[in-house]
Amino acid sequence: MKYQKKQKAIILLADGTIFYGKAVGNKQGTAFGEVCFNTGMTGYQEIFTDPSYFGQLMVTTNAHIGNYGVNNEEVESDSVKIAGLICKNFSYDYSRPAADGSLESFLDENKLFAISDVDTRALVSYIRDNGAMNAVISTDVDNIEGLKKQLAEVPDMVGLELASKVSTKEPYYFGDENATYKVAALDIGIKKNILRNIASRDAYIKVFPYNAKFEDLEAFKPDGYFLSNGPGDPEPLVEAQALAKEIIKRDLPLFGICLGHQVIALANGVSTYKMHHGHRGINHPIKNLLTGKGEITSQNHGFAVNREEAEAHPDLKVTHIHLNDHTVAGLAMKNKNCFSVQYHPEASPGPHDSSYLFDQFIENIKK
Ligand SMILES: NC(=O)CC[C@H](N)C(=O)O
Repeated sequence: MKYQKKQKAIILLADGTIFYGKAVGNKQGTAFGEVCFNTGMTGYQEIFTDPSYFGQLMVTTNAHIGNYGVNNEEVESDSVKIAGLICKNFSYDYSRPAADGSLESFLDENKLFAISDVDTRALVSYIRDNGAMNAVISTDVDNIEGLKKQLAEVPDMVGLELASKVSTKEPYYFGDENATYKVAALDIGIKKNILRNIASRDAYIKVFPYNAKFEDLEAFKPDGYFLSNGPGDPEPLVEAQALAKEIIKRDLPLFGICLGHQVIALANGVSTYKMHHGHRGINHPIKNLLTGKGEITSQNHGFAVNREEAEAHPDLKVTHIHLNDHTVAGLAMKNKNCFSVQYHPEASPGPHDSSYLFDQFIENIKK
């Protein structure tokens, strides 16, 4: 019987704290990564396939995961990108007319190790108090000392360059080649729904690898440039920062999302820092300082842009702030055609309050 699978598993945090669970599907396994949590009540498939989560062990705070199965269309990249899954109740059964299969088989195909029956409320509270840190999930429960040694070898997220691990190797095209506008997008971990949102606004996109040069993008003769979301620390992304500088120098239309937003800040000499435990969920409130309106947003980031430096910068304007902790949620350059947001206007999962930002990008291209 499915429900009697009882292979014991542990979560060992870098500070030595241990939580207990059971291996999903009764499988043996071990997975390392930075432990973080997402509070979304839906959208697990989009979250698991979002390249921004590469290298992270995902704790889902919803009490049930898997209950509506998976759908082949609801992916944000071609594979599962999280390093491992930690949940409360894992549903082996699913119910939804649009489902193509079970989450269990989807995770199996992607060779993802997952554990369930974890006291995720206690674990999330622990991370909220003590910060995001590296961890290991494993069925090797009698080998704590060995796991501790291996865990100590896992690199810290600070300073870690991960975009190259998820970026496309070769350029590719997206959308209708007869569209009115052409956009060059840098893939430092791009989500599919960003491409869909840009393409649906009458744009044909060429997507470039993380280390592409300005000349490579310019050769496509784009009307606008886009810097994507993605995993890891933005600071080591020197090629992307150099590219952003070239685009900004020429005052070409530029839009950045999440990691792309952080790269634009760094290209302007504004620093980024690691947050205590980040923002990951689909109900994060932000305020648009240009309109005074609030937006409920989808977020997934562990780094942020230094607000004091951004506010003191002569060429930058903070356009959006996060209402929970007043961190920078959006930036624009005062005399350049360049803006960026720390959150995810493409949603998937999440609310569509901020999709106007894609319209704004197209308006900026038209100018
Ligand atoms: N979604 C993203 O692009 C995340 C950006 C970056 N890796 C961070 O954690 O802050």
